[in-house]
Amino acid sequence: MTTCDVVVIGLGPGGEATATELAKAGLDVVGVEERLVGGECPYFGCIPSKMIIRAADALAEARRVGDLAGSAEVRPDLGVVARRIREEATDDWDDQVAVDRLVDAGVRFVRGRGRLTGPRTVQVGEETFEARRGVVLNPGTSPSAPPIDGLADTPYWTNREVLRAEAAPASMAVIGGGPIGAELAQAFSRFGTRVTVLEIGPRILGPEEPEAGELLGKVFAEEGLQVLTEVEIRRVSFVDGHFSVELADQTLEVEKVLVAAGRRPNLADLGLETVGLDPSARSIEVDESMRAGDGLWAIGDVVGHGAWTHMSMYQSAVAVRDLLDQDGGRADYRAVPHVTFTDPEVGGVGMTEQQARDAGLSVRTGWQDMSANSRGWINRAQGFVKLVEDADRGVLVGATVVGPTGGDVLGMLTTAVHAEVPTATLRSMIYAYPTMHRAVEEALKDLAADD
Ligand SMILES: Cc1cc2nc3c(=O)[nH]c(=O)nc-3n(C[C@H](O)[C@H](O)[C@H](O)COP(=O)(O)OP(=O)(O)OC[C@H]3O[C@@H](n4cnc5c(N)ncnc54)[C@H](O)[C@@H]3O)c2cc1C
Ligand SMILES: NC(=O)c1ccc[n+]([C@@H]2O[C@H](COP(=O)([O-])OP(=O)(O)OC[C@H]3O[C@@H](n4cnc5c(N)ncnc54)[C@H](O)[C@@H]3O)[C@@H](O)[C@H]2O)c1
Repeated sequence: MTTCDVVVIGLGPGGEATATELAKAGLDVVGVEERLVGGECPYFGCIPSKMIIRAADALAEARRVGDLAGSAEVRPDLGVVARRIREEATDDWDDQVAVDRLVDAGVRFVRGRGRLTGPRTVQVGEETFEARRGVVLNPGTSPSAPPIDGLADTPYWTNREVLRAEAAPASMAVIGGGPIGAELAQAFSRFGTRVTVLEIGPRILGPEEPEAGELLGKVFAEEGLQVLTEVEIRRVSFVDGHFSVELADQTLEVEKVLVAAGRRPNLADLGLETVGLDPSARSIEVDESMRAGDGLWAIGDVVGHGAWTHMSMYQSAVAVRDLLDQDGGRADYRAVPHVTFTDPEVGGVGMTEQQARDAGLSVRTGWQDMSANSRGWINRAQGFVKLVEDADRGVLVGATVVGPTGGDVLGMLTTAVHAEVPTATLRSMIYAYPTMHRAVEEALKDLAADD
């Protein structure tokens, strides 16, 4: 038995930050990771996907030259960005740099699968660690495939394979129109892949404001992607190097199938039952200090407050403060921002209109079309700003920005929701001309039109 102050199981973005910060604060920390230090985001998620999107946006921008500035010839080659991902971003999916950074910060690093064997004890292979203060869980999620007949027997792609692709396939069916499916569908289409998005729900990006998914579906169609909603996929098979995807009314023949239909929390083999928790649950319940029990904290995707890197990092900071007995606030989820990096970007914060109504608030909404904003018109932008106000308190409780820089325009609205800035104050501000964020000023005027 080896003793220490804290064991961190799973070194995704939040776990890596937790181990580093606690070690820097002088605690004896053991960090356990079975795959790659840094988790999904740097190797199979945010970073490589956004690099492909950046490259795909460059192609789309070059194709706009004909409309705006003359002519340009574009010959897409995914190999260029694939090389950049391999060499510059992931070091060929090798985490030695991240391990060194962790060790330099004072963390004892252990490669292997960590498993709770009781309160404050963790087993990794033959070694058992006893943590005086406790254990932090950050195991994250893995891609999961829906139970579609035949699918499991095919060599389908998930995010882990598609982000290592060296060339764009000629055709691809994308199962799932959530953030992963939508972002990669558009990016690969811009690289020349004939893409069909198969979404079981009524529209893509279902949890966003309905207008966002509807507009994105229209933009995808204009760009030549096929988006099929409310689909029933009956069977998937793979014969002679090609996939057949059987729907109720047609069969698609494609070179690749990308499954982006949701994630499975990595909770099954974590020994949760040894500390009184349910290993078959979808998430680990935590309090506002990220405590899941006595001497046990959980952070990241598995706590079910949104699967985003910034949430994992935010929750890490909350847990670290608690572990170090520092003041500084508890987790507050009123103003959680998120951005889907399609073109146009879809940024949202706080509640949607429906969520605000369901919460019993007295709701007013404000709207502005991006095409009616000067910068939006100049750029031929599609998109909108939608504001959701708690009219009784005169503050925003939610906002959505769809537009070329939707994720960045969202910043000021995140501040407004988080700090509960009165909408009257927001209306009294000066908004630089001509910027996309001036659409916020117009949406605020629309909000007040009911006064
Ligand atoms: C394609 C894609 C694109 C994305 N894009 C974005 C984006 O643009 N912005 C954004 O905010 N988020 C994005 N995300 C989500 C983001 O990657 C995750 O929210 C983020 O990685 C945080 O996850 P996490 O901290 O819970 O753990 P993870 O990153 O999932 O890491 C958990 C780690 O724990 C390890 N582990 C699990 N069990 C054990 C065990 N028992 N013992 C030892 N180690 C274990 C795993 O090997 C893994 O390395 C994207 C995700 C995907 C898949
Ligand atoms: N830009 C970002 O911040 C970003 C990007 C990618 C992923 N992520 C995170 O990763 C998480 C996982 O992403 P995801 O897109 O895999 O999952 P998701 O759960 O968000 O979306 C899955 C989609 O697949 C659909 N679906 C499920 N079963 C289906 C079936 N049988 N046939 C057709 N469609 C089906 C769902 O209706 C849903 O629209 C996201 O929720 C998000 O938090 C974030």
